[in-house]
Amino acid sequence: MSKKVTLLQCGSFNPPHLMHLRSQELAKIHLEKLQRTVIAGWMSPVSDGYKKTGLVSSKHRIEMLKRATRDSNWIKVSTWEADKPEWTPTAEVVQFHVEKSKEEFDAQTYLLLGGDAFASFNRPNLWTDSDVEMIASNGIIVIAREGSNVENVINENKILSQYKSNIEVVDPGIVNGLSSTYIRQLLRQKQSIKYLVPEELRKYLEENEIYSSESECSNKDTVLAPLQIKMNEHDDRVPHSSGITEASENLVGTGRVLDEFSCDICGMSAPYEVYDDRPPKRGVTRTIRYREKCYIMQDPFRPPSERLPLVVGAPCSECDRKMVCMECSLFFSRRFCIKCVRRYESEFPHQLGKEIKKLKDHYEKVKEQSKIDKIEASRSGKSKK
Ligand SMILES: Nc1ncnc2c1ncn2[C@@H]1O[C@H](COP(=O)(O)OP(=O)(O)OP(=O)(O)O)[C@@H](O)[C@H]1O
Ligand SMILES: NC(=O)c1ccc[n+]([C@@H]2O[C@H](COP(=O)(O)O)[C@@H](O)[C@H]2O)c1
Repeated sequence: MSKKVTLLQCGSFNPPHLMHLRSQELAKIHLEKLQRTVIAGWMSPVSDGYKKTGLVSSKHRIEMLKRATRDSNWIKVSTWEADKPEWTPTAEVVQFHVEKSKEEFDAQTYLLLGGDAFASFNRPNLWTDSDVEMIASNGIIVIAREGSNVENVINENKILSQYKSNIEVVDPGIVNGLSSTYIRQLLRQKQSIKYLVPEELRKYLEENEIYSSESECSNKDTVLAPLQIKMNEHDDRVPHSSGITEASENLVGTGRVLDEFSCDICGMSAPYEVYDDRPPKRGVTRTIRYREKCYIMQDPFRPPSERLPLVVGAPCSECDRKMVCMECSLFFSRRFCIKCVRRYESEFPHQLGKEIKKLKDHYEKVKEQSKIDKIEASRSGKSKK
């Protein structure tokens, strides 16, 4: 007996186009060859709370999807996600549909993705490991798309590699570059979109001027919702737990110097008391827990009775630099030294522009100073001779 399955396609659908629908069809054909019966293919438009630049209201996106899917008896619009004002992580959307699918059809649910969305699993700060694990453990079906290599994405991701047998890959067999961005562009330029979207949707778009230069600027200065969560974590000095582990209890509070911190980039050095994600056991600060393990000393500028913990630096989470000071690094969900920030600059949200510029200015000064130091050292070497 063939196993029953449902498909869940999440996205902006801003607007929907023929490759969204064709992806559902391709996935169904592929799974049927594997002896599965596809009961339903849900298209779930993201909530307005996603805050993607150019996203028009969910009211329009739901209506467009309804018109686009009208002639299918198995592709359906699911508004569970879009009906909420705030963005819902995809893993929760999957969970909801997994349960619905089990209850209504006793079927398994696959998340249906284009190659670009699948590649986004490897983009820093966009997905949590536990969400990727939850999604991959249920099942994923990927439609290969221009510009992304599914095999590489899997090999570069530990979790996806672990669940490789749950990932189905479909080659669409054609050059596959159709996107909502392209359709919006044509609409703004008042050009024809005939044969790129279902006819009923084309008429709706003609009758209603949903896309314009203004709509393209919506959410322009807002951070994408999944990254906002990471931005809030950016305040890495906020206490968020009480409770100190036994190991750190033994280490802290004595005021003794554990070792010397020396920044691998600018050379700034300072003694540190503990290397931990909790400060030494001192008064109210004992409840603070940092979001990373860092090098902590007592603030030397306060009287001994009120000395607060001062973080002098931490390791870079991306490269092998074990000690980078606060001025030579940036914390954005995890710590990046200036060299890694420069390497992955395009991956950071533009709202961090000011902080990144400050970091780069500081680095320029460091480089300048190191040149001066070298010249001075060679001069004093020569004068000694
Ligand atoms: N041409 C395509 N082939 C295969 N999958 C696609 C294609 N276009 C979109 N998808 C997939 O459909 C889902 C929803 O995508 P989305 O609504 O963002 O469309 P998009 O065309 O990629 O939009 P945009 O151009 O605005 O980024 C994603 O998983 C995406 O990868
Ligand atoms: N961490 C997450 O759950 C996460 C991150 C980024 C995008 N998404 C989802 O992927 C889809 C992608 O849409 P776009 O390609 O239009 O940005 C949306 O449904 C969005 O909710 C989920």
